[in-house]
Amino acid sequence: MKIISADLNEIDGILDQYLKRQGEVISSADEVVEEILYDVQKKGDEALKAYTAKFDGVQLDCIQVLSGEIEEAVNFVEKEFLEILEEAKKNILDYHMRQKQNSWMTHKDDGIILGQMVTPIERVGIYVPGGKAAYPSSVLMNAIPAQVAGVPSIAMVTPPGKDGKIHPYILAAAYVCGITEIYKVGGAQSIGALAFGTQTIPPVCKIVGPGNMYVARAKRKVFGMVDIDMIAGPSEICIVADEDADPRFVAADLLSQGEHDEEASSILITTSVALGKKVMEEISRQMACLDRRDIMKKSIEDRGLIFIVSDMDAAIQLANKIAPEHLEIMAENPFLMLPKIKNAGAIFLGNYTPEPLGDYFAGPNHTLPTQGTARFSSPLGVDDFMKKSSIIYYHKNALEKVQEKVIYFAEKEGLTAHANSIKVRVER
Ligand SMILES: NC(=O)c1ccc[n+]([C@@H]2O[C@H](COP(=O)([O-])OP(=O)(O)OC[C@H]3O[C@@H](n4cnc5c(N)ncnc54)[C@H](O)[C@@H]3O)[C@@H](O)[C@H]2O)c1
Ligand SMILES: N[C@H](CO)Cc1c[nH]c[nH+]1
Ligand SMILES: [Zn+2]
Repeated sequence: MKIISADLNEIDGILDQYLKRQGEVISSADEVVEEILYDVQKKGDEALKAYTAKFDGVQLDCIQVLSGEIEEAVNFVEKEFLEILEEAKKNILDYHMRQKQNSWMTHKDDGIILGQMVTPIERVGIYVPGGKAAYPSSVLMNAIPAQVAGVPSIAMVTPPGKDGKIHPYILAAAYVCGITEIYKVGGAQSIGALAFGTQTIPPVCKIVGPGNMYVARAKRKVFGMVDIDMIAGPSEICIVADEDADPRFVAADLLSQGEHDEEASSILITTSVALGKKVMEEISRQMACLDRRDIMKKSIEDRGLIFIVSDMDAAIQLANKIAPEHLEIMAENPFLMLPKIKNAGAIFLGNYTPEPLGDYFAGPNHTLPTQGTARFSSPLGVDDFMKKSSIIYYHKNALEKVQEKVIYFAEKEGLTAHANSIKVRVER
């Protein structure tokens, strides 16, 4: 982890260098992913089984999860966990219900009705990561907004373990959400299967959900044939903290995202050199007691940064340049800073709102834009599962009133057939 005294005029160079490194890692997966997608499109299930054997170390007979397997998982998991899943589901449902947009129609003038019809996407695929860790929380975060939108057909994919089974906590989360169409396949091969369809897996219209660089690259490549939500890559956290922030809290939260992936990034922006130093000590102390030390160590070493800035305004300006997936504000009055924040996937305010609260329980979605894409994209939400159609109705009298202007407009574009479609209706 490096401490950098940041002059905002010189910071672009440092950030560019830092972001370029992420870009290089991602593009190295391209060739592999292209080959996988090509094979899946050509060979279907046979390719899925071959890649699952290669990458997940298991030879599958049946790709689809059977209902008995879901039952077995639900009986296996602790009753308390099922209850917590239910409570988290309720919070996520409450939050996402507020996002739902309705169809509308309006009588504009005499004989004119305009509107917008909102329709759920017919079939979506949900990717649930399962390589280095199992993510039952990602089942809730992907499935619930789709269900609020009213998507009638949802297929879930996730890589199997070496025993050929899906992690029971993932199946339990699927059970709590009522997801029953589940396939034991992950990585780029699962994205190919959802996009092209195979003998077992019917194709979908849209693929959502986070995953590693192979998943992210594959989603980018099938985009256009199907829609995708976003490229949600390795996790990121950026903490803006003043000199009064508790270094234990700051270190703990930086580590919380560092444990996801070697490629995860953890950044502190502070006005206090003393805090920066204490956070570094705390990171070493806390990491020694945590499980996924190897992953955290690498991500913190390679992508851990502490920026020292002149004041809190400069801190926010820098955070806006980074456009992090998660932004925590540990400062005296975080709400006063909120209007200055322009780019962040999710914003956590105050000392008692740690990022993991949002990962599991608070209600907002944890699938968020990464790698600076919060400059132009939003968290996964109900809108991602809906599309809109415009509605237009003109009575004959209303058409007659505007016919000359529309005919004139069409003729200016040189499109006489367009003009004609109006003329034939108003000519007597
Ligand atoms: N942004 C979010 O909302 C969010 C949420 C949860 C997890 N995440 C991120 O998702 C990612 C999960 O990654 P993961 O690896 O644990 O699980 P994953 O399920 O995304 O990927 C595992 C799969 O990757 C494929 N794979 C592994 N090595 C490969 C190789 N050398 N070549 C080709 N394919 C290969 C295999 O098919 C394997 O099944 C992490 O980066 C984590 O930070 C993000
Ligand atoms: N922090 C991740 C998104 O970057 C989501 C997650 C799931 N489980 C734990 N965390
Ligand atoms: Zn997390």
